[in-house]
Amino acid sequence: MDSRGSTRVSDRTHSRPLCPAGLSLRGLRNSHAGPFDVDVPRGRCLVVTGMSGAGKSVLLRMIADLDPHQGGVALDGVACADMPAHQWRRQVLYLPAEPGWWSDIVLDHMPDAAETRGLLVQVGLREGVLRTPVHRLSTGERQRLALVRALLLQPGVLLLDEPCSALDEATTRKVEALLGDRKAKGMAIVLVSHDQAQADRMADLRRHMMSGHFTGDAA
Ligand SMILES: Nc1ncnc2c1ncn2[C@@H]1O[C@H](COP(=O)(O)OP(=O)(O)OP(=O)(O)O)[C@@H](O)[C@H]1O
Repeated sequence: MDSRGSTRVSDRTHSRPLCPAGLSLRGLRNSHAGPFDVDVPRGRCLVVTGMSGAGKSVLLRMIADLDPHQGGVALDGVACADMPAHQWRRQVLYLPAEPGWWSDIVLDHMPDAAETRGLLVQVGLREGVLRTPVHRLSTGERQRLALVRALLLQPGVLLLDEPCSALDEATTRKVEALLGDRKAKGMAIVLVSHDQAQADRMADLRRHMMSGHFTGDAA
């Protein structure tokens, strides 16, 4: 154990080698969920499905080091436990189903206005949303802006909790195309989705979750 309560992924009790380029989970668990063992190489998308309350968000929050956990999680062979927390959370970025906003001005959240405008077009948003107070935006507009905000940080891994739940079919496809583009550039994605058609389109790897475990994994 280290000071953050995490066992390093190089723990000898886990014999499977780490995914050298990408996200690796080894015995990741807490009192609500796990243990989870899976590799998500860079350029690949793991889709996690499961009923409400199955533990999907808990899994994402453990990966992002936002919930207490045991076991190992690593990016490109470097353990979460060996990286400052803020650095890990920027590299392994969690986008919750209901993202928070710390200012009512959208542009305050966007580090690069020029790049933001390019991404807006790709997710079907008008530039005007940048001048609209956050509280006046629709749920789907906020959802896409939060994704843009996350992508501007260029994380190595993006953890997405139902990122298209408020979007129509055509807009969902735009978001998926953008995520596909980022995958092609080497991002690893873990996508929680209740949409089976989306899971079919997006998944390079799939896991179904039930009662805090991947089905098929030992409890
Ligand atoms: N810190 C905690 N303390 C107690 N219970 C918790 C905690 N975190 C999560 N839970 C419980 O664990 C269960 C799984 O929650 P989680 O949010 O991961 O579900 P989910 O699969 O994402 O569901 P949904 O699809 O509805 O978003 C829920 O019953 C939740 O109340």
